[in-house]
Amino acid sequence: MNVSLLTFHSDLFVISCRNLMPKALDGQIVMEKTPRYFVTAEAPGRIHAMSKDTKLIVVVRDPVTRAISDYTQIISKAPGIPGFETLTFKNRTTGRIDASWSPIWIGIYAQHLENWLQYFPLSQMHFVSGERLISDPSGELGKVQDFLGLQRMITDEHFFFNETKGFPCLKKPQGNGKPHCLGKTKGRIHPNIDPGVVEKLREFYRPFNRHFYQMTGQNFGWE
Ligand SMILES: Nc1ncnc2c1ncn2[C@@H]1O[C@H](COP(=O)(O)OS(=O)(=O)O)[C@@H](OP(=O)(O)O)[C@H]1O
Repeated sequence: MNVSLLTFHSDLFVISCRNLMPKALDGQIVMEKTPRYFVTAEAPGRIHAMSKDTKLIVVVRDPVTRAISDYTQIISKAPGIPGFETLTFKNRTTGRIDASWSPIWIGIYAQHLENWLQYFPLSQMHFVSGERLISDPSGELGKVQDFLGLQRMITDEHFFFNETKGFPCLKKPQGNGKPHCLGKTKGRIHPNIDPGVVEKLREFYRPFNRHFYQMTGQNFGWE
């Protein structure tokens, strides 16, 4: 693709994104959620071109569990694809991991973060632990509210734990109305994966995770 075409597409992206965003009144914050942005090479530059003051929130979880969760979603849409254990390796005999397979590549967070740091300072980024979002949702959301400069309104009393689903649910304000729990497609049962393969993946991710902890100054405890 030539450079002018790329620039033209970028400009179009910025214009159409701006037009899609609702107008905000003073004191309001507009949010947009697209999980894929974190791993899309063009996203940081384009978002920066749209607004260099954008605050970025990234939810990250153990990349091994993330890869298995991703695979669970893929087979739910494409049953019959090879097993997780097969797709994980370029060569299973030598144990060479296929780092280009999307469920694995996405979990190399340090690499994706490098792209964002070319455009945004770390102070404009906030990382939410996916694990703590389940075990301590109000604590995790407390930090999100601080990061966004909001008064802490969401607290412990807004959540209850749904044992069947294994996730917290959000109570409606003023205690009326049905609580909001995660939908049917969340919390799918993951297939059992060969523990040897899980261990190989843990080894694969360890250096990337450590680098990610250093870059963010946060230890997510995935080792
Ligand atoms: N609020 C909250 N807290 C903790 N974990 C959550 C939350 N929302 C979604 N999830 C989990 O994220 C996994 C990805 O879900 P989805 O693929 O449906 O989400 S998305 O399409 O990427 O937005 C999927 O993981 P698994 O359940 O392990 O498959 C979701 O359950």
